[in-house]
Amino acid sequence: MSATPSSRNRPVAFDHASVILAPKVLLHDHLDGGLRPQTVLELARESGYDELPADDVEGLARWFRESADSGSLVRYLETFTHTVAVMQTAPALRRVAGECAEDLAADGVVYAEIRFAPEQHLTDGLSLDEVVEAVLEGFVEGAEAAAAVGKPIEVRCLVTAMRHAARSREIAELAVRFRDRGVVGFDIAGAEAGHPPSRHLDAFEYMRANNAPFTIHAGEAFGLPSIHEAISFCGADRLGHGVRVMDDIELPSGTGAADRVVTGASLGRVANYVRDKRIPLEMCPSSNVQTGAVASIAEHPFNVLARLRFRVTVNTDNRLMSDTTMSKEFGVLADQFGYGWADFERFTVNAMKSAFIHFDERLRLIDEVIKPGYAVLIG
Ligand SMILES: O=c1[nH]cnc2c1ncn2[C@H]1C[C@H](O)[C@@H](CO)O1
Ligand SMILES: [Zn+2]
Repeated sequence: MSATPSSRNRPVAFDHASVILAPKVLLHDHLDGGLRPQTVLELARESGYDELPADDVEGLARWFRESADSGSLVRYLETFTHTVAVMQTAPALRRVAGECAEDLAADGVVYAEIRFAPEQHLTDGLSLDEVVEAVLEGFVEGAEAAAAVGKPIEVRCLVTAMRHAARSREIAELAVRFRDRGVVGFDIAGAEAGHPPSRHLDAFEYMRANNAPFTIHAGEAFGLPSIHEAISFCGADRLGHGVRVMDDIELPSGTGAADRVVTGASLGRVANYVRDKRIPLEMCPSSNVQTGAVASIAEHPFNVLARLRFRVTVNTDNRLMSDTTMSKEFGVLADQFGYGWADFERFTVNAMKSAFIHFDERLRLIDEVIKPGYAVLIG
């Protein structure tokens, strides 16, 4: 499909061959969910971990993809046992982080915030600080390697606390301790049902007291109350997924998930608050289908929320488990909802505006990288 001349307001046709060239901003991607299958195998061999479910690249890649396809967040999360198991030493963490930066840059990602839970990487004796230091070193090395082949990327880190555990305050302190060295925020993740974010209030209070931003996985496996708590009690700056904000939106009968114009929607208080406050939604289409948060891409609320002008962003969540990339996620959305480059520029600017780096740095990337990049595609 070739691009047709168009004003900036009319989407110019997306084409799969050019998507790699589109500048992308990734806010929601887990370090331990994005390893190369080959690296999992090699690190397992080096460390003597013998519980991998397959011993060749294709078999292992398929196992992750199929096991994560369970329709249950809890079962989806079980697959991380294997990736976390091989990320217990500083060299392993550095390697995984470096490859992450290189893989994202090769896919056209120009800015990424990569998250992981340091508390899960202590079994071989590393301290929390050593874990974070190794990952940050890896990001620097990977970004340098990417720049050397003409694919510059800026990578920052979010540190995650696991919501079923009791270390969130300590992890928030870790985030603040490393904030001028590459960590730009804090997150909580893990099984949602039975683990409300309000159990971690002291961590969020600590972040707020230190003027440090955070995001919360909310409204993925569990419904609206989780989103309400995350924004109203905890003060989340962004929502991880947030798809269930749809539970607070009534659409006129006959409105379809793929409609280009959505009129007559009635928003409840939570949905209005999220939209009024421009709270960014870190949406991860493929992951949401795998965990059962939505039934299919066709029924994903991304499009309705985008048409209603929520601040939607496109993300990968776990590239290994979903066998995905940012380019693939763009492709899936374009095929399903008919988006053009102007739409993807908007989602990318949404993401860049929502990043946890400082305002002047965000603006620079928007003006010097994102807009010129899309101008080439839009013509
Ligand atoms: O989509 C997710 N929802 C909740 N937790 C998640 C998701 N993807 C990954 N995690 C968990 C598993 C990882 O071990 C942890 C830190 O990256 O975060
Ligand atoms: Zn996630």
